Amino acid sequence: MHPKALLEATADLVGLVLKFDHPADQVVSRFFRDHREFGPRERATLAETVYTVLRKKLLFDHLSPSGTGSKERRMAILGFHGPRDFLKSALNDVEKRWLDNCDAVQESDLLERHRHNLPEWLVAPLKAQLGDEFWPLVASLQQPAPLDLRVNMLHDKRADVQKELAKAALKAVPTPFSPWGLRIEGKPALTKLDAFARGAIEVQDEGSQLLALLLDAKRGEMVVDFCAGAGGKTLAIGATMRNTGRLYAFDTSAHRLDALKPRLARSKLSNVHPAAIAHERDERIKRLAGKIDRVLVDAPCSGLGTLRRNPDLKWRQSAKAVEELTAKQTAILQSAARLVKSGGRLVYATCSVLPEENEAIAEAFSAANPDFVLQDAADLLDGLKVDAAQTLCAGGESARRYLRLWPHRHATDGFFAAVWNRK
Ligand SMILES: C[S@@+](CC[C@H](N)C(=O)[O-])C[C@H]1O[C@@H](n2cnc3c(N)ncnc32)[C@H](O)[C@@H]1O
Repeated sequence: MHPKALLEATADLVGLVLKFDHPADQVVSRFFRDHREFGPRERATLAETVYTVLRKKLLFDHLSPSGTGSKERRMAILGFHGPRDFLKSALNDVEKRWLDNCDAVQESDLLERHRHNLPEWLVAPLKAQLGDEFWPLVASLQQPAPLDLRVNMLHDKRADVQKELAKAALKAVPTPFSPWGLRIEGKPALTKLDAFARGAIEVQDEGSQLLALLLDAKRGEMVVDFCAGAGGKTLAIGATMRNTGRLYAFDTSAHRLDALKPRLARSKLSNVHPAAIAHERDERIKRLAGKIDRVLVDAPCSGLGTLRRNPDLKWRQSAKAVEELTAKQTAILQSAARLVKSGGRLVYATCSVLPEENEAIAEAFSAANPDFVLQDAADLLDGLKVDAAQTLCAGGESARRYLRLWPHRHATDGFFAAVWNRK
């Protein structure tokens, strides 16, 4: 495709995404569905440019007013993913000079907000938690996330799948913490692989795998994945149960549970029972009260731990929206806890990095429910033979209390988990 046409299309897509009406990944997928003319390389340019614009929006907002042409074109030029020569062949002389001036701007000349590219309401809680590590986090959020796979240990071994992928010219290395994970270089198409078709692999961030591992569901147990969504964790839990017992996958979104069905079919799990619930106090939940061995609450959250994958979230979320979510998280955790039988386990998890969605919810729950005893997540992970478990955890007197994953420390998304046993 001619560079000029590609840049114009990229500017159109940037304009659509920056309306923030819908999640960026949905806008990009829809654009590709509506424009079948783009090949894989052009699609990569379009998508990566959009994501760079979202990652560096404050910097580009600062640089773009000195340029010419529409705002979305200027943003697309600044974030353009591809060789400079190719880009320049799409620009007029004024634009070329402007781009050279922008390229010459030194990092040290920029205000802090143009370097971190985060909304102020998010900067304060991150700095309070991380201190000097705030800037390494910022650097990690400017990079795309690695592609992690979870091997379905029900029928396959990680080392065998690793060899199988190598035969398909895919370099995969075992993830450092999850016993089920493989990390892949690049973003290859996986759906054509036999390993994918027969359910031996699923795309899942290593951190997400660790949440399912923490539940430690066993053969023959009754287990509930309370906010199962499209079932990423459900599938991992079903495999740890060796396809025995009963695993309920609840969610208020029937649409999301529908996305679980083909994945379930590939996985060959028959112990999973998806069910849409009206709300967290649904009749179905009442009937199961006190009967369940293990309950995972992977709560709806701000998703701010996934900014490497979803950089639009920092512009689509707000302090007010987070506050509303915390009320929901508290209510869901309290209702889900009723399911846990005496001696059973409860895990509360989010993919947020904000203490108000994490430690604050867990501590309020502990205070209100003395029959639930907090466990040190690091001890549980040690018991599950996870390497360097202590480095994955924080909080409590021992600093081992909660699972607390960060992109810059662990190369995973930002995740939190608290674990209780019911007396
Ligand atoms: C973080 S997502 C779950 C992701 C999923 N566990 C996975 O691993 O792919 C949170 C889910 O909670 C669901 N949800 C929201 N409110 C709920 C409620 N009151 N009860 C149960 N699920 C709820 C949402 O529909 C969403 O699918």
